[in-house]
Amino acid sequence: MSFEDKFEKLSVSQRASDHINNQLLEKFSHKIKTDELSFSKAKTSKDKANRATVENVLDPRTMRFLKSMVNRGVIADLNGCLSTGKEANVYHAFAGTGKAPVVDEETGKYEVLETDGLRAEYAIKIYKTSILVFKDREKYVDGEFRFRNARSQHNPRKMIKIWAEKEFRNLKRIHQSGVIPAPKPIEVKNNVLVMEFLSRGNGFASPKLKDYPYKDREEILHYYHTMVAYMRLLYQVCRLVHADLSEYNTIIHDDQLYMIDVSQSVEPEHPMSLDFLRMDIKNVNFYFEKMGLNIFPERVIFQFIISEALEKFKGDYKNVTDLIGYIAKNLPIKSTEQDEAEDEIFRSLHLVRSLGGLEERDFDRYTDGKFDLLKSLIAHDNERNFAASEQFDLNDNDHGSTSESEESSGSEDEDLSGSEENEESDSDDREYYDDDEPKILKGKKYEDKDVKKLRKQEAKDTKREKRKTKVKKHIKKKLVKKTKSKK
Ligand SMILES: Nc1ncnc2c1ncn2[C@@H]1O[C@H](COP(=O)(O)OP(=O)(O)OP(=O)(O)O)[C@@H](O)[C@H]1O
Ligand SMILES: [Mg+2]
Repeated sequence: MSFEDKFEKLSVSQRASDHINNQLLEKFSHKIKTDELSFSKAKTSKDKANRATVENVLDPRTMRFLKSMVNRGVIADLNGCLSTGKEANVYHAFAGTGKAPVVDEETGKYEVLETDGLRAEYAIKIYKTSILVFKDREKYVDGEFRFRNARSQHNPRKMIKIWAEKEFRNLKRIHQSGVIPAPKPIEVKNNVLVMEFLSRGNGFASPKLKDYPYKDREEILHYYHTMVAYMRLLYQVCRLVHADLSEYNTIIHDDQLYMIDVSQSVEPEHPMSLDFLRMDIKNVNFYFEKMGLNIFPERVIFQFIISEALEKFKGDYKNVTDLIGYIAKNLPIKSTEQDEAEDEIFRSLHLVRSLGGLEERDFDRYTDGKFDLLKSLIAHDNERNFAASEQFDLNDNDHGSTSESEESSGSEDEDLSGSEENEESDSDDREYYDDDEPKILKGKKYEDKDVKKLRKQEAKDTKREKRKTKVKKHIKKKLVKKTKSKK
């Protein structure tokens, strides 16, 4: 297959003077509906025209960001499309010179330095600005401390910016950790992310694990073990869960497994991180089982990842070879029906990192599954990871939350932050928020009036603070009901 065939969308940059903006704008400008402007009776139609996209990616704004990168000498050009996906397109580009390119006065075109074969190559990921595709993205940003100021962001264009920045930061963290190979992030500007291009030569991208031609079974096994080790390193060292790990989002480059596509990756503190981790494990296992391997039980891998200390491990916790050696020697193969049954239970559990970390509006999105705890699995694991975020078992701790009569008290849409009226009615809801409060001793009714008043006020203030992060009772009840109905 020729280079042109491979990069079918746009021509290859041997014709160095074909500058990206000219190329792309010429090619697609007829598709950008600027003519709507002339009908503009209101601001909205003008906005619409400005936001018209080409292939949902190259809208005029995106073109401006690309142009600015060319002007600053970050990139020299945009050669062709490597991948058109649901959420982003990935293009190939050569690195710029670090300086503004010179414009040829005669032709008016940019002069791009001749490729000497050694110029750095970049992959440019451009996130699509179409709204629908990004609709469910919030849940990966919500609950992330790092994006706490952006969590109520509903503007899809801003959301995409956050998304690209999230990938950039995650990539940077992984790359800098030095424990898992990942493309070096170069720059991010709005929805455009520039990173190192993983090349197998002549502008071809190194293969995804899915397309990699394995030499033998040994090699498949090696990459399975590597993948399991990476999940642990990612969690323990980089403090991330990939959340979309698969044979599609890993690349074999220079005989090493690289991790890519980390925009959705979250920190372990994210309320859904353990669910995402379990999903990753399942996908990895599914692929390698399909490739003919005997796999490890999902719950065993899970425990291997989240346990800070590993029994019988002698080696460097940050060394992938040491971990692979341990995995090969110590993790048991899934073999019995009992193993499968236990994995099924494991899959059905809802892994709650911290209910307190979830807010009311998140619950509707997060509660399709059962709520339960993996107490037996994670009980004494990983003090560092779990100490800060308490674990609730709803069935045990949600005192007095099952009677129907109580459910009718309080509207479903009630705002948690509350008005004065809400605050006034707090005492009615006392039992909902009293779960963790020490019980007031009866003898206290004899205490000094002023002391009592003060104590009550303090308790009230404390509760008010607590309510800001606490889950409302009717939500908890919903969860309990769901759990029951699924049993
Ligand atoms: N740094 C890179 N070097 C080489 N190829 C890359 C690089 N980054 C991405 N690619 C290629 O582009 C493809 C898509 O990249 P990525 O997985 O990051 O995007 P995506 O958002 O998952 O797109 P999709 O919507 O298709 O899932 C990858 O499968 C890989 O083939
Ligand atoms: Mg991908």
